[in-house]
Parts: sequence; structure tokens; C-alpha cells
Amino acid sequence: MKPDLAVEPLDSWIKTDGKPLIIAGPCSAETEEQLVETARQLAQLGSVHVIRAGVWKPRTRPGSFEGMGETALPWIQRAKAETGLPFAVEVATPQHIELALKYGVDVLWVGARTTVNPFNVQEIADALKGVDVPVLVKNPVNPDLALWVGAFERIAGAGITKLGAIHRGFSTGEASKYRNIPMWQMAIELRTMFPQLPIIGDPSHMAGKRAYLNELAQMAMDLKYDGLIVESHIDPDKAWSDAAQQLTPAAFGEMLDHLQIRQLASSDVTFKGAMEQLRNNIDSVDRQIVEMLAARMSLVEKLAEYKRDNNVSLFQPDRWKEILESRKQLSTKLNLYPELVEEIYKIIHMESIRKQTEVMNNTPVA
Ligand SMILES: C=C(O[C@@H]1C=C(C(=O)O)C=C[C@H]1O)C(=O)O
Repeated sequence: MKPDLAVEPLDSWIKTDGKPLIIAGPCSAETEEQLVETARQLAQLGSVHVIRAGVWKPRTRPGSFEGMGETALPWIQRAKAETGLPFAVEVATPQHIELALKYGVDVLWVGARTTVNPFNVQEIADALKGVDVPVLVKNPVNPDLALWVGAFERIAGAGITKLGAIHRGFSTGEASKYRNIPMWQMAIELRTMFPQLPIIGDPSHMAGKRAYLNELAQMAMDLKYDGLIVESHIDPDKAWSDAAQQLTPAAFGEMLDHLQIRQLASSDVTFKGAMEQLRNNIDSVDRQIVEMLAARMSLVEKLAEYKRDNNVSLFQPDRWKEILESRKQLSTKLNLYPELVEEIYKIIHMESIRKQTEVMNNTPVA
């Protein structure tokens, strides 16, 4: 994986005056009236930069509403003319791209169900060769960062430089109150790998329910995302797709008003001094953590030598159980989240098992 992408800054294709990029619109374009009226009300908020709508909908089962297709494209032209705002549409095939561009769609996005398939993404990339259009790529359905990165590489390889990521959360099979688990760590890793790549949060698809939109949008802002894409519909409960997660343009406007937008840094001298002091202290504590881990690991290795010489199994369930319980109790006493300590100890224990296997068998274990 070559961590390098030629990406133009967001404001090379859209001016937001330093504010987060706001993309909003219905999940699907259903009727001309619904699309144009939603776009009109969103434009009136004054804070929406791009209108979105699904025209081709990848649905889990056949028979559900799969989008209006080409029929909806002239409606998009009307929505654009009435609001003066650019328009974004999901594309999944070269034909979608050709049609979207023919009707003047301004921004394309690749959906989560397309990002999972490198053949599909490559076809899209090939169709984009020689085209100058912003392309946003949603994370793949499954939490696979390399697959997401691969999609950026394929599309950047076609010469697209107005590139961005949409973080819509992941389907992991784990129980969660959210429709798609955010796994914020994935976006943090993406940002660390490609600091220049804009990341847009998609609270609608993470939430699955209106009630969770605020907290997810705020989290995206707190993590300094470059923007938000949110589903909004003039009559959400009657929406033909994703009814539970859409909100009216007015409710969306209220949500935006309550969002706290934070800056990446402050030039205040007192703040900077306090930050530096605390960061120095954190550096010193982190050093102790790593040194302690090394000390623990060398004790574990010594123990493994005794086990080897006495033919004793390396995994000791009772001892492991006692360690987990006592460390969790201690963390509760110290006001730490016990699940955090449990997770950390599970990783330490697996490493300890790996190390002991090496000592026992005298061979390195990957
Ligand atoms: C170190 C040991 O071996 C394993 C590793 C443990 C650990 O890392 O603390 C605990 C129990 C064992 O499963 C041990 O037996 O104490």
C-alpha cells in the first residue's frame, strides 16, 4: 500500500468559507415535486452547499424501490436551476456516470456496496478517465480500511484529484443501537494515512434513526471532519426509502444550529503553554507504560522457560480469570472504564501467549 494520493483541497471545488461542507437531500429522488421542494427548503437554510439524492438505489432485496433512474435526472436539473446549488448523486456503473454527467450532476459518490468490490470500483475509475469531477467514496460495508484505500487509489489512478471520503459506518454483525457502527478509529487511521483527504461524516447511515443524528454529527465535528452528508426529506415518514433516518429540512436546520464547530488549533499563548505542559506529562506517562509492558513481557518469558522445563501448559485459565477480574476491579476503583482495561489485557494476554509459544518451542511465532 503506497500511502500517497494526489488530492486537491476541498475548497478547490467548493467554497465553504472555512465552514464544514454540508451536503443534504433526500435518500431518493421520488417525484419531481418532492425533490425540488426538498432542495428549495434546504437551500433556504443558507448553510447547505450541495444537494444530494439517490437516483439508482442498491437495495438488499429485489422488489423494493430501486430508484427512479434516468427519469429523475431532469428533476435534478430543475432543482439546480431553482436553488443555484450543485447536486450530488451516487453512481455504481459506467452507465450511471455517463448519464449523471450528461444531465449536469456536479458531484459523484461511490456507495458502500460498490466500494467493497474492486472490479466494480475499477470500472468506475476507467469511466472517469479524462473527466474533471469531484468524487466521494463511501467506506466499504465491512470494516476493511485497505479496501477503502484501494478504492481511492483506483479512482486517483484515473486522474481524479477532487477526491473525498464519506464515513457512513460499518456492518460488523455486532449488536449496536446504530444501523452501522461508526468505528471512528477507521476514519482516524485514514486521516493519519492521508491527511490531505477530506472526510465527510454520514450520520444518517450510521444512525438509522433520527434520534441519533445529533450525537453522531457532533462526534464527526469533534473529530474535525471536513463536512457532513445528511438525508433530509420534506415528509420523512412517507419517504420511499430510509424513512426512519431522514428529517425535515427545518429539523435539519435546527440540528445544524446546535452543532459545535471546533477549530483545529488556537493561537492563544496560555492555551498553547498549558497544552504543551500536559502533553509533556503524557509523553512521560506513555514512556512508563511502554517500559512497564516490556518489564511484564520479560517476566512472562522467564515463566515460560519454567513451564517448558516442567512440561506445563502455557495457557492457565484460572490465573487468567483472576488477572482479568482483579484488574477490572482495580480500574473501577481508579475511575477507569473496566471494559477498556479488559480489552487492553486481552491484547496483552494474547501477546504473552505468543511470546510463551516461542519460548516453549524455540521458534518464532508470527
Ligand atoms: C504468564 C502466564 O501465562 C499465561 C499468560 C498470562 C499473563 O500474561 O499474565 C496469564 C496466564 C497464562 O494464560 C502464567 O501462567 O502466569
